[in-house]
Amino acid sequence: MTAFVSDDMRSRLIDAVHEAGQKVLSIYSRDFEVEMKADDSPLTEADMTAHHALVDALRELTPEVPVLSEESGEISFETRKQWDRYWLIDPLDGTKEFVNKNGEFTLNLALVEQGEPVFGIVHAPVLDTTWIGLHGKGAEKQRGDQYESIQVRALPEPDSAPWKVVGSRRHGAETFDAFCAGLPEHECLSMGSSIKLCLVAEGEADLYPRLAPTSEWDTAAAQAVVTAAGGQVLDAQTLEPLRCNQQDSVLNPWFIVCGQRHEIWEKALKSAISG
Ligand SMILES: Nc1ncnc2c1ncn2[C@@H]1O[C@H](COP(=O)(O)O)[C@@H](OP(=O)(O)O)[C@H]1O
Ligand SMILES: [Mg+2]
Repeated sequence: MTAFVSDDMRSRLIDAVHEAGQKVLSIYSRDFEVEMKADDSPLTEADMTAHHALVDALRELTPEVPVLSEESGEISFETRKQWDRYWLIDPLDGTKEFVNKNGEFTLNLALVEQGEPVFGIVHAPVLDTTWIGLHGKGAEKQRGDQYESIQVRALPEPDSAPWKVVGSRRHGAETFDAFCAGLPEHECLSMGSSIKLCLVAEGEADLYPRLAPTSEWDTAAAQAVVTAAGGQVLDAQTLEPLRCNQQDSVLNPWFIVCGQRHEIWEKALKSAISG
C-alpha cells in the first residue's frame, strides 16, 4: 500500500481531475481546432488545457514529485531513471474519440512508485464517471455523487456463459480477431481510450487484449485501477505485469488485461502474437 496518498490527498487529486475535466467539457461542447502531431495523432486545445490544469495542480500539491505528461515534451531516461516516485498523466486519452464526439475519452492520472502504477484516477467527463484505484485499498467507480466499490468478475467456465472481450475502435483489429478465434463462446465490445481497462476492473469485460502500440501514460492510471480491483495488466509475451520507466522508450509492449488467467486465453494469445 502506498502511504504517500492520504485520504485528503486522494480527494484533492480527484477534485483536480474533475476540474480539469470540466475545462475539457467546455471545449468539447463548442468548435475547436485540431492539429496533427509529428506522429500523425491529433492534438486539440483540450489536450493542452487538461495538461496545464493537471500539472499546475500536482505542482501545488506535491512540488517535490516529478511529473511526466504525454504533452510535457521528452524527458531523458538519464533523468527519469532517478525517479523512485512520479506522477504520470495522459491529459486526454482517446483524442480521436474526443474529435468524433462520442464521449469515449478520459483524463488519466497515475502515481508510479519503483516502476509500479500504485494509484490511478481515470475520468470520463461526458459519461460523468470516474474510476479510482489505490494499491492495497481497492478500487471504486464514481458516477455523479454515487460511489461504488468495484472488482473484476470471475471468468465463467468456458461455454457456460460468453466471455466478454473489449477491443479498441481503431487499433489492432487483425490481432484482436486472431486472438478471439482461439476463445470459447464470447462477445466483443469496442470502446475508445483507457475506459477499456476500467471495464475489466468493474467486471463488465473479462479480457482486453491490446496487441498494438500504446505508451505508458495511456495505461498507468487504469492499470492501478485494474490491479486494485483484483485484475492484472500483463505483457502479452512474458505474462509479467507491465512496469513503467524501465527503459529509454515510453512505449508499452503488447499486453492483455484480465480479471483472471486461464490456459485457454493464454494459448489463444500465444497463437495471435506469433502470427
Ligand atoms: N503507433 C502508436 N504508438 C503509440 N501509441 C499509439 C499508437 N497508435 C495509437 N496509440 C495510442 O492509442 C491510444 C488510443 O487507443 P484507442 O484507439 O484504443 O483508444 C492513443 O492515445 P491518445 O488519444 O492519448 O493519443 C495513443 O496513445
Ligand atoms: Mg493516450
